[in-house]
Amino acid sequence: MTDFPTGLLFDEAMAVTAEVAAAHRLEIEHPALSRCHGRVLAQDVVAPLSLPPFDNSAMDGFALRHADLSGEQTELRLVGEQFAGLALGLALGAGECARITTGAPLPAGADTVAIKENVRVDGDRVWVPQAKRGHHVRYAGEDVAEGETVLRAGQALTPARVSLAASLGLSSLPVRRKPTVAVFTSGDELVEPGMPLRPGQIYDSNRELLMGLLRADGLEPTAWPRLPDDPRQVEIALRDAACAFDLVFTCGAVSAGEKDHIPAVLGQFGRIHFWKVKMRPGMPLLLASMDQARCLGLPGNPVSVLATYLSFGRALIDGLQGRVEPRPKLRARLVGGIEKSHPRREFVRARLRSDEDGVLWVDPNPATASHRLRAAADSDALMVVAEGEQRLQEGAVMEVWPYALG
Ligand SMILES: Nc1nc2c(c(=O)[nH]1)N[C@H]1C(S)=C(S)[C@@H](COP(=O)(O)OP(=O)(O)OC[C@H]3O[C@@H](n4cnc5c(N)ncnc54)[C@H](O)[C@@H]3O)O[C@H]1N2
Ligand code: MOO
Repeated sequence: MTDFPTGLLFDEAMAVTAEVAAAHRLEIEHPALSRCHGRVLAQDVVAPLSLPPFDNSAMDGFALRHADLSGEQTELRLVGEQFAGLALGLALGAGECARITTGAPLPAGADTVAIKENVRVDGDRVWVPQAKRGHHVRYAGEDVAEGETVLRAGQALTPARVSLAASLGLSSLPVRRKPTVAVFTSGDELVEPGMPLRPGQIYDSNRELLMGLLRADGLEPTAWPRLPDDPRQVEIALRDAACAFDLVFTCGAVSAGEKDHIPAVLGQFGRIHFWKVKMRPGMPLLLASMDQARCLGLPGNPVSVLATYLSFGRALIDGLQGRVEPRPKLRARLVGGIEKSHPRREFVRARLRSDEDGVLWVDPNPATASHRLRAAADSDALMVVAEGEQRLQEGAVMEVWPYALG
Protein backbone atom coordinates (compact mmCIF):
# COMPACT_ATOMS: atom_id res chain seq x y z
CA MET A 1 0.00 0.00 0.00
CA THR A 2 3.00 2.30 0.26
CA ASP A 3 4.53 2.15 -3.23
CA PHE A 4 2.66 5.12 -4.67
CA PRO A 5 3.65 8.74 -5.10
CA THR A 6 2.66 11.10 -2.34
CA GLY A 7 2.91 14.84 -1.80
CA LEU A 8 2.77 15.58 -5.53
CA LEU A 9 2.81 19.03 -7.02
CA PHE A 10 -0.58 20.01 -8.40
CA ASP A 11 0.60 19.72 -12.02
CA GLU A 12 2.23 16.35 -11.40
CA ALA A 13 -0.99 15.00 -9.90
CA MET A 14 -3.00 16.42 -12.81
CA ALA A 15 -0.66 14.68 -15.26
CA VAL A 16 -1.15 11.33 -13.48
CA THR A 17 -4.91 11.90 -13.49
CA ALA A 18 -4.93 12.62 -17.22
CA GLU A 19 -2.82 9.51 -17.88
CA VAL A 20 -5.08 7.27 -15.79
CA ALA A 21 -8.19 8.66 -17.47
CA ALA A 22 -6.73 8.27 -20.98
CA ALA A 23 -5.89 4.65 -20.24
CA HIS A 24 -9.57 4.01 -19.40
CA ARG A 25 -11.28 6.06 -22.08
CA LEU A 26 -14.92 5.06 -22.37
CA GLU A 27 -16.48 3.44 -25.44
CA ILE A 28 -17.96 5.25 -28.40
CA GLU A 29 -21.73 5.16 -28.76
CA HIS A 30 -24.21 6.77 -31.16
CA PRO A 31 -27.16 8.15 -29.19
CA ALA A 32 -30.04 10.04 -30.77
CA LEU A 33 -29.16 13.69 -31.29
CA SER A 34 -31.35 14.85 -28.42
CA ARG A 35 -29.21 12.73 -26.08
CA CYS A 36 -25.95 14.28 -27.33
CA HIS A 37 -26.17 17.55 -25.38
CA GLY A 38 -23.22 18.02 -23.07
CA ARG A 39 -21.48 14.89 -24.40
CA VAL A 40 -17.98 14.72 -25.84
CA LEU A 41 -17.68 14.11 -29.55
CA ALA A 42 -15.59 11.03 -30.37
CA GLN A 43 -14.94 11.62 -34.09
CA ASP A 44 -14.74 14.64 -36.38
CA VAL A 45 -17.97 15.60 -38.14
CA VAL A 46 -17.71 16.33 -41.87
CA ALA A 47 -20.60 18.27 -43.40
CA PRO A 48 -22.62 16.00 -45.73
CA LEU A 49 -24.24 19.09 -47.29
CA SER A 50 -23.72 22.81 -47.58
CA LEU A 51 -25.42 25.39 -45.37
CA PRO A 52 -27.49 27.06 -46.52
CA PRO A 53 -28.19 24.21 -48.94
CA PHE A 54 -29.50 26.67 -51.62
CA ASP A 55 -29.51 30.41 -52.30
CA ASN A 56 -32.47 31.87 -50.43
CA SER A 57 -34.06 35.07 -49.23
CA ALA A 58 -33.14 36.63 -45.88
CA MET A 59 -36.34 38.72 -45.83
CA ASP A 60 -40.01 38.72 -46.78
CA GLY A 61 -40.37 40.75 -49.99
CA PHE A 62 -39.73 40.46 -53.71
CA ALA A 63 -37.00 38.58 -55.56
CA LEU A 64 -35.69 40.47 -58.56
CA ARG A 65 -32.88 40.79 -61.07
CA HIS A 66 -30.46 43.54 -60.10
CA ALA A 67 -29.76 44.28 -63.77
CA ASP A 68 -33.39 45.49 -64.10
CA LEU A 69 -32.99 48.29 -61.53
CA SER A 70 -32.56 51.81 -62.80
CA GLY A 71 -32.99 55.11 -60.93
CA GLU A 72 -34.63 55.44 -57.55
CA GLN A 73 -37.69 53.30 -58.31
CA THR A 74 -38.16 50.60 -60.92
CA GLU A 75 -41.44 49.13 -62.04
CA LEU A 76 -41.39 45.34 -62.33
CA ARG A 77 -44.01 42.74 -63.26
CA LEU A 78 -45.08 40.23 -60.61
CA VAL A 79 -44.94 36.75 -62.19
CA GLY A 80 -45.30 34.40 -59.23
CA GLU A 81 -44.67 33.64 -55.62
CA GLN A 82 -42.13 31.40 -53.91
CA PHE A 83 -42.77 30.62 -50.27
CA ALA A 84 -40.40 28.75 -47.96
CA GLY A 85 -40.94 25.05 -48.55
CA LEU A 86 -40.85 23.30 -51.89
CA ALA A 87 -38.86 24.99 -54.66
CA LEU A 88 -41.33 25.65 -57.48
CA GLY A 89 -38.70 26.05 -60.20
CA LEU A 90 -39.70 29.66 -60.86
CA ALA A 91 -37.47 31.63 -63.25
CA LEU A 92 -37.42 35.41 -63.70
CA GLY A 93 -37.05 37.03 -67.10
CA ALA A 94 -36.12 40.66 -67.77
CA GLY A 95 -38.35 43.12 -65.84
CA GLU A 96 -39.94 40.42 -63.70
CA CYS A 97 -40.10 39.80 -59.99
CA ALA A 98 -41.62 37.22 -57.61
CA ARG A 99 -43.08 37.48 -54.15
CA ILE A 100 -40.80 35.65 -51.71
CA THR A 101 -40.66 34.82 -48.00
CA THR A 102 -37.72 34.46 -45.62
CA GLY A 103 -35.91 31.17 -46.24
CA ALA A 104 -37.58 30.54 -49.63
CA PRO A 105 -35.32 29.46 -52.51
CA LEU A 106 -34.38 32.25 -54.89
CA PRO A 107 -36.04 31.83 -58.32
CA ALA A 108 -33.60 31.23 -61.20
CA GLY A 109 -32.35 34.55 -62.53
CA ALA A 110 -33.09 36.46 -59.29
CA ASP A 111 -30.08 37.83 -57.41
CA THR A 112 -31.50 40.50 -55.08
CA VAL A 113 -34.45 40.88 -52.69
CA ALA A 114 -36.38 44.06 -51.91
CA ILE A 115 -38.10 43.99 -48.51
CA LYS A 116 -41.85 44.19 -48.49
CA GLU A 117 -42.01 47.42 -46.46
CA ASN A 118 -40.13 49.37 -49.19
CA VAL A 119 -42.19 48.14 -52.12
CA ARG A 120 -45.44 49.45 -53.62
CA VAL A 121 -47.71 46.88 -55.23
CA ASP A 122 -50.67 47.47 -57.52
CA GLY A 123 -52.05 44.26 -59.03
CA ASP A 124 -49.15 42.70 -60.91
CA ARG A 125 -47.22 45.99 -61.01
CA VAL A 126 -44.49 46.36 -58.36
CA TRP A 127 -42.29 49.41 -57.70
CA VAL A 128 -38.99 48.53 -56.04
CA PRO A 129 -36.27 50.88 -54.77
CA GLN A 130 -32.61 50.88 -55.84
CA ALA A 131 -30.56 48.22 -54.01
CA LYS A 132 -27.13 46.67 -53.96
CA ARG A 133 -26.76 43.47 -55.96
CA GLY A 134 -27.20 40.48 -53.68
CA HIS A 135 -29.02 42.47 -50.99
CA HIS A 136 -30.96 40.18 -48.61
CA VAL A 137 -29.73 37.04 -50.35
CA ARG A 138 -28.23 34.18 -48.32
CA TYR A 139 -25.92 32.17 -50.51
CA ALA A 140 -25.59 28.39 -50.62
CA GLY A 141 -22.56 27.25 -48.65
CA GLU A 142 -21.76 30.64 -47.13
CA ASP A 143 -21.99 29.19 -43.61
CA VAL A 144 -20.73 25.64 -44.18
CA ALA A 145 -19.29 24.08 -47.35
CA GLU A 146 -20.09 20.42 -48.04
CA GLY A 147 -17.09 18.27 -47.04
CA GLU A 148 -15.83 20.76 -44.47
CA THR A 149 -14.98 19.53 -40.95
CA VAL A 150 -17.36 21.43 -38.71
CA LEU A 151 -16.93 19.70 -35.36
CA ARG A 152 -13.82 18.03 -33.95
CA ALA A 153 -13.31 14.94 -31.82
CA GLY A 154 -12.82 15.96 -28.20
CA GLN A 155 -15.17 18.95 -28.34
CA ALA A 156 -18.01 19.21 -25.85
CA LEU A 157 -21.40 19.30 -27.53
CA THR A 158 -23.03 22.61 -26.70
CA PRO A 159 -26.63 23.25 -27.77
CA ALA A 160 -25.34 25.25 -30.76
CA ARG A 161 -23.11 22.36 -31.87
CA VAL A 162 -25.90 19.80 -31.54
CA SER A 163 -28.12 22.18 -33.46
CA LEU A 164 -25.46 22.50 -36.19
CA ALA A 165 -25.44 18.69 -36.49
CA ALA A 166 -29.24 18.79 -36.80
CA SER A 167 -29.03 21.39 -39.55
CA LEU A 168 -26.75 18.99 -41.42
CA GLY A 169 -29.40 16.29 -41.17
CA LEU A 170 -27.53 14.12 -38.66
CA SER A 171 -29.82 12.19 -36.34
CA SER A 172 -27.09 10.88 -34.05
CA LEU A 173 -23.43 11.59 -33.29
CA PRO A 174 -20.48 9.47 -32.19
CA VAL A 175 -19.86 10.38 -28.56
CA ARG A 176 -18.04 8.78 -25.65
CA ARG A 177 -20.22 7.08 -23.11
CA LYS A 178 -20.84 9.25 -20.08
CA PRO A 179 -19.18 7.85 -16.96
CA THR A 180 -21.47 6.39 -14.33
CA VAL A 181 -20.68 7.87 -10.93
CA ALA A 182 -21.26 6.69 -7.38
CA VAL A 183 -21.04 9.32 -4.65
CA PHE A 184 -20.23 8.51 -1.04
CA THR A 185 -20.04 10.74 1.96
CA SER A 186 -18.59 9.33 5.13
CA GLY A 187 -18.37 10.01 8.81
CA ASP A 188 -20.22 9.01 11.99
CA GLU A 189 -20.83 12.69 12.71
CA LEU A 190 -23.03 13.19 9.65
CA VAL A 191 -26.79 13.51 9.79
CA GLU A 192 -29.33 13.79 6.99
CA PRO A 193 -30.78 17.32 6.70
CA GLY A 194 -34.27 17.25 8.19
CA MET A 195 -33.27 14.92 11.05
CA PRO A 196 -32.56 16.21 14.57
CA LEU A 197 -28.93 16.95 15.46
CA ARG A 198 -27.39 15.46 18.57
CA PRO A 199 -24.34 16.94 20.27
CA GLY A 200 -21.23 16.47 18.14
CA GLN A 201 -23.16 15.86 14.94
CA ILE A 202 -23.37 18.01 11.80
CA TYR A 203 -25.52 17.86 8.72
CA ASP A 204 -24.16 16.20 5.60
CA SER A 205 -23.62 19.09 3.17
CA ASN A 206 -21.02 17.52 0.88
CA ARG A 207 -23.50 15.16 -0.69
CA GLU A 208 -25.56 18.03 -2.09
CA LEU A 209 -22.40 19.87 -3.13
CA LEU A 210 -20.91 16.96 -5.01
CA MET A 211 -24.17 15.70 -6.49
CA GLY A 212 -24.96 19.24 -7.64
CA LEU A 213 -21.55 19.78 -9.22
CA LEU A 214 -21.78 16.45 -11.05
CA ARG A 215 -25.31 17.12 -12.27
CA ALA A 216 -24.31 20.60 -13.44
CA ASP A 217 -21.63 18.86 -15.51
CA GLY A 218 -24.30 16.71 -17.16
CA LEU A 219 -23.76 13.50 -15.22
CA GLU A 220 -26.37 11.40 -13.45
CA PRO A 221 -24.63 10.46 -10.21
CA THR A 222 -25.96 7.89 -7.77
CA ALA A 223 -25.75 8.79 -4.09
CA TRP A 224 -25.01 5.78 -1.90
CA PRO A 225 -25.97 5.56 1.73
CA ARG A 226 -23.50 7.42 3.89
CA LEU A 227 -20.49 5.40 5.05
CA PRO A 228 -19.98 4.94 8.78
CA ASP A 229 -16.45 5.10 10.19
CA ASP A 230 -16.16 1.34 10.09
CA PRO A 231 -13.45 -0.23 7.90
CA ARG A 232 -15.41 -3.36 7.05
CA GLN A 233 -18.46 -1.41 5.94
CA VAL A 234 -16.28 1.00 3.94
CA GLU A 235 -14.64 -1.99 2.26
CA ILE A 236 -17.92 -3.70 1.36
CA ALA A 237 -19.55 -0.55 0.02
CA LEU A 238 -16.56 0.62 -2.03
CA ARG A 239 -15.87 -2.80 -3.52
CA ASP A 240 -19.52 -3.10 -4.41
CA ALA A 241 -19.59 0.32 -6.10
CA ALA A 242 -16.26 -0.21 -7.85
CA CYS A 243 -17.56 -3.22 -9.76
CA ALA A 244 -20.63 -1.36 -11.01
CA PHE A 245 -19.53 2.25 -11.70
CA ASP A 246 -16.87 3.97 -13.81
CA LEU A 247 -16.17 6.53 -11.11
CA VAL A 248 -16.45 6.33 -7.35
CA PHE A 249 -16.22 9.67 -5.54
CA THR A 250 -15.88 9.63 -1.80
CA CYS A 251 -15.57 12.59 0.52
CA GLY A 252 -13.98 12.48 3.90
CA ALA A 253 -11.99 9.78 5.73
CA VAL A 254 -8.98 10.23 3.46
CA SER A 255 -6.59 12.04 5.76
CA ALA A 256 -4.53 11.02 8.78
CA GLY A 257 -7.17 10.36 11.42
CA GLU A 258 -7.77 7.04 13.18
CA LYS A 259 -11.13 6.81 11.39
CA ASP A 260 -9.85 7.66 7.93
CA HIS A 261 -10.27 4.22 6.37
CA ILE A 262 -10.51 5.07 2.66
CA PRO A 263 -6.76 4.95 1.83
CA ALA A 264 -6.31 1.58 3.53
CA VAL A 265 -9.29 0.03 1.72
CA LEU A 266 -8.31 1.40 -1.68
CA GLY A 267 -4.69 0.41 -1.09
CA GLN A 268 -5.61 -3.14 -0.10
CA PHE A 269 -8.26 -3.88 -2.72
CA GLY A 270 -7.16 -1.55 -5.48
CA ARG A 271 -4.15 0.44 -6.62
CA ILE A 272 -3.40 3.95 -5.38
CA HIS A 273 -2.06 6.25 -8.13
CA PHE A 274 -1.25 9.07 -5.73
CA TRP A 275 -2.18 10.32 -2.30
CA LYS A 276 -1.77 13.93 -1.14
CA VAL A 277 -1.29 16.88 -3.42
CA LYS A 278 0.42 20.17 -2.66
CA MET A 279 -2.77 22.20 -2.89
CA ARG A 280 -4.92 24.12 -0.45
CA PRO A 281 -7.60 23.25 0.25
CA GLY A 282 -7.69 19.62 -0.79
CA MET A 283 -4.28 18.34 0.25
CA PRO A 284 -5.27 14.77 1.30
CA LEU A 285 -6.76 13.98 -2.16
CA LEU A 286 -6.30 10.39 -3.31
CA LEU A 287 -6.67 8.76 -6.75
CA ALA A 288 -6.94 4.99 -7.05
CA SER A 289 -8.22 2.28 -9.36
CA MET A 290 -10.28 -0.55 -7.98
CA ASP A 291 -12.06 -3.22 -10.00
CA GLN A 292 -13.54 -1.37 -13.00
CA ALA A 293 -13.65 2.05 -11.33
CA ARG A 294 -11.43 5.07 -10.94
CA CYS A 295 -11.84 6.19 -7.34
CA LEU A 296 -11.28 9.75 -6.24
CA GLY A 297 -11.07 10.26 -2.50
CA LEU A 298 -11.93 13.89 -1.86
CA PRO A 299 -11.10 15.39 1.54
CA GLY A 300 -14.09 15.96 3.77
CA ASN A 301 -13.91 19.70 4.28
CA PRO A 302 -16.61 21.23 2.08
CA VAL A 303 -14.38 23.72 0.28
CA SER A 304 -11.82 20.97 -0.31
CA VAL A 305 -14.60 19.09 -2.11
CA LEU A 306 -15.27 22.12 -4.31
CA ALA A 307 -11.60 22.69 -5.18
CA THR A 308 -10.71 19.04 -5.78
CA TYR A 309 -13.86 18.36 -7.79
CA LEU A 310 -13.32 21.36 -10.09
CA SER A 311 -9.70 20.35 -10.66
CA PHE A 312 -9.28 16.58 -10.39
CA GLY A 313 -12.91 15.43 -10.54
CA ARG A 314 -13.47 17.24 -13.80
CA ALA A 315 -10.11 16.16 -15.19
CA LEU A 316 -11.15 12.53 -14.66
CA ILE A 317 -14.59 13.03 -16.13
CA ASP A 318 -13.20 14.89 -19.13
CA GLY A 319 -10.32 12.47 -19.62
CA LEU A 320 -12.53 9.39 -19.55
CA GLN A 321 -14.66 10.97 -22.27
CA GLY A 322 -11.68 12.12 -24.34
CA ARG A 323 -12.50 15.80 -23.97
CA VAL A 324 -9.60 17.86 -25.31
CA GLU A 325 -11.34 21.20 -25.23
CA PRO A 326 -10.25 22.91 -22.01
CA ARG A 327 -12.80 24.11 -19.49
CA PRO A 328 -13.17 27.88 -19.39
CA LYS A 329 -10.47 29.52 -17.31
CA LEU A 330 -10.54 33.28 -17.15
CA ARG A 331 -8.03 35.90 -16.20
CA ALA A 332 -9.02 38.74 -13.95
CA ARG A 333 -7.37 41.53 -11.99
CA LEU A 334 -7.03 41.14 -8.25
CA VAL A 335 -9.04 43.41 -5.97
CA GLY A 336 -6.85 44.41 -3.01
CA GLY A 337 -3.62 42.58 -2.31
CA ILE A 338 -3.04 39.14 -0.90
CA GLU A 339 -0.24 37.52 0.92
CA LYS A 340 0.29 33.76 0.86
CA SER A 341 2.74 32.27 3.28
CA HIS A 342 2.71 28.56 2.37
CA PRO A 343 4.24 26.72 -0.59
CA ARG A 344 1.10 24.92 -1.91
CA ARG A 345 -1.04 26.04 -4.83
CA GLU A 346 -4.06 27.76 -3.33
CA PHE A 347 -7.65 28.04 -4.49
CA VAL A 348 -9.34 31.09 -3.02
CA ARG A 349 -13.08 31.65 -3.05
CA ALA A 350 -13.78 34.91 -4.85
CA ARG A 351 -16.35 37.01 -6.66
CA LEU A 352 -16.01 38.11 -10.25
CA ARG A 353 -17.26 41.43 -11.55
CA SER A 354 -16.66 43.27 -14.73
CA ASP A 355 -16.23 47.05 -14.55
CA GLU A 356 -17.51 49.68 -16.97
CA ASP A 357 -14.24 49.58 -18.95
CA GLY A 358 -14.70 45.87 -19.57
CA VAL A 359 -12.02 44.84 -17.11
CA LEU A 360 -12.78 41.69 -15.15
CA TRP A 361 -11.95 41.89 -11.45
CA VAL A 362 -11.70 39.11 -8.91
CA ASP A 363 -12.40 39.92 -5.28
CA PRO A 364 -11.12 37.26 -2.86
CA ASN A 365 -13.25 36.31 0.10
CA PRO A 366 -11.30 36.78 3.35
CA ALA A 367 -12.37 33.36 4.66
CA THR A 368 -9.70 30.87 3.67
CA ALA A 369 -10.36 27.93 6.01
CA SER A 370 -11.72 24.92 4.14
CA HIS A 371 -14.74 24.32 6.42
CA ARG A 372 -16.23 27.74 5.64
CA LEU A 373 -18.88 26.86 3.11
CA ARG A 374 -20.64 30.21 3.47
CA ALA A 375 -17.73 31.91 1.71
CA ALA A 376 -18.13 29.47 -1.19
CA ALA A 377 -21.84 30.25 -1.36
CA ASP A 378 -21.07 33.99 -1.38
CA SER A 379 -18.52 33.50 -4.20
CA ASP A 380 -18.76 32.47 -7.82
CA ALA A 381 -15.21 31.46 -8.71
CA LEU A 382 -12.02 29.96 -7.41
CA MET A 383 -8.98 32.16 -7.82
CA VAL A 384 -5.75 30.26 -8.36
CA VAL A 385 -2.66 31.39 -6.48
CA ALA A 386 0.50 29.73 -7.74
CA GLU A 387 2.92 27.66 -5.65
CA GLY A 388 5.38 29.39 -3.39
CA GLU A 389 5.11 32.33 -1.06
CA GLN A 390 3.42 35.19 -2.80
CA ARG A 391 2.72 38.81 -2.15
CA LEU A 392 0.31 39.97 -4.83
CA GLN A 393 -0.64 43.58 -5.34
CA GLU A 394 -3.97 45.09 -6.39
CA GLY A 395 -4.42 44.62 -10.13
CA ALA A 396 -2.27 41.46 -10.40
CA VAL A 397 -3.57 39.20 -13.18
CA MET A 398 -5.03 36.00 -11.69
CA GLU A 399 -6.37 32.78 -13.20
CA VAL A 400 -9.95 32.18 -12.13
CA TRP A 401 -12.26 29.21 -12.48
CA PRO A 402 -15.89 30.28 -12.50
CA TYR A 403 -18.18 27.76 -10.82
CA ALA A 404 -21.45 29.61 -10.40
CA LEU A 405 -21.95 32.08 -13.24
CA GLY A 406 -25.47 32.39 -14.62
N1 LIG B 1 -3.08 15.24 11.42
C1 LIG B 1 -3.61 15.66 10.30
N2 LIG B 1 -4.86 16.07 10.32
C2 LIG B 1 -5.45 16.52 9.20
C3 LIG B 1 -4.72 16.58 8.01
C4 LIG B 1 -3.40 16.10 7.99
O1 LIG B 1 -2.71 16.09 6.97
N3 LIG B 1 -2.90 15.64 9.18
N4 LIG B 1 -5.31 17.12 6.91
C5 LIG B 1 -6.32 18.10 7.15
C6 LIG B 1 -6.94 18.50 5.94
S1 LIG B 1 -6.07 19.58 4.96
C7 LIG B 1 -8.18 18.13 5.60
S2 LIG B 1 -8.89 18.73 4.18
C8 LIG B 1 -8.96 17.23 6.40
C9 LIG B 1 -9.46 16.11 5.51
O2 LIG B 1 -9.79 15.05 6.25
P1 LIG B 1 -10.63 13.84 5.68
O3 LIG B 1 -10.68 13.82 4.24
O4 LIG B 1 -10.13 12.65 6.37
O5 LIG B 1 -12.08 14.21 6.13
P2 LIG B 1 -12.81 14.05 7.49
O6 LIG B 1 -11.83 14.03 8.60
O7 LIG B 1 -13.73 12.91 7.38
O8 LIG B 1 -13.62 15.39 7.51
C10 LIG B 1 -12.98 16.62 7.52
C11 LIG B 1 -14.00 17.68 7.98
O9 LIG B 1 -15.04 17.74 7.04
C12 LIG B 1 -16.29 17.45 7.65
N5 LIG B 1 -17.10 16.66 6.74
C13 LIG B 1 -16.79 15.44 6.28
N6 LIG B 1 -17.76 15.00 5.47
C14 LIG B 1 -18.69 15.94 5.45
C15 LIG B 1 -19.95 16.04 4.78
N7 LIG B 1 -20.40 15.08 4.00
N8 LIG B 1 -20.67 17.17 4.95
C16 LIG B 1 -20.20 18.16 5.76
N9 LIG B 1 -19.01 18.13 6.39
C17 LIG B 1 -18.28 17.02 6.26
C18 LIG B 1 -15.92 16.66 8.88
O10 LIG B 1 -16.90 16.69 9.86
C19 LIG B 1 -14.62 17.32 9.28
O11 LIG B 1 -14.88 18.50 10.00
O12 LIG B 1 -8.21 16.67 7.46
C20 LIG B 1 -7.37 17.61 8.15
N10 LIG B 1 -6.75 16.95 9.24
O1 MOO C 1 -6.39 20.74 2.40
MO1 MOO C 1 -7.52 20.81 3.64
O2 MOO C 1 -8.48 20.54 2.28
O3 MOO C 1 -6.85 22.44 3.60
O4 MOO C 1 -8.61 21.73 4.43
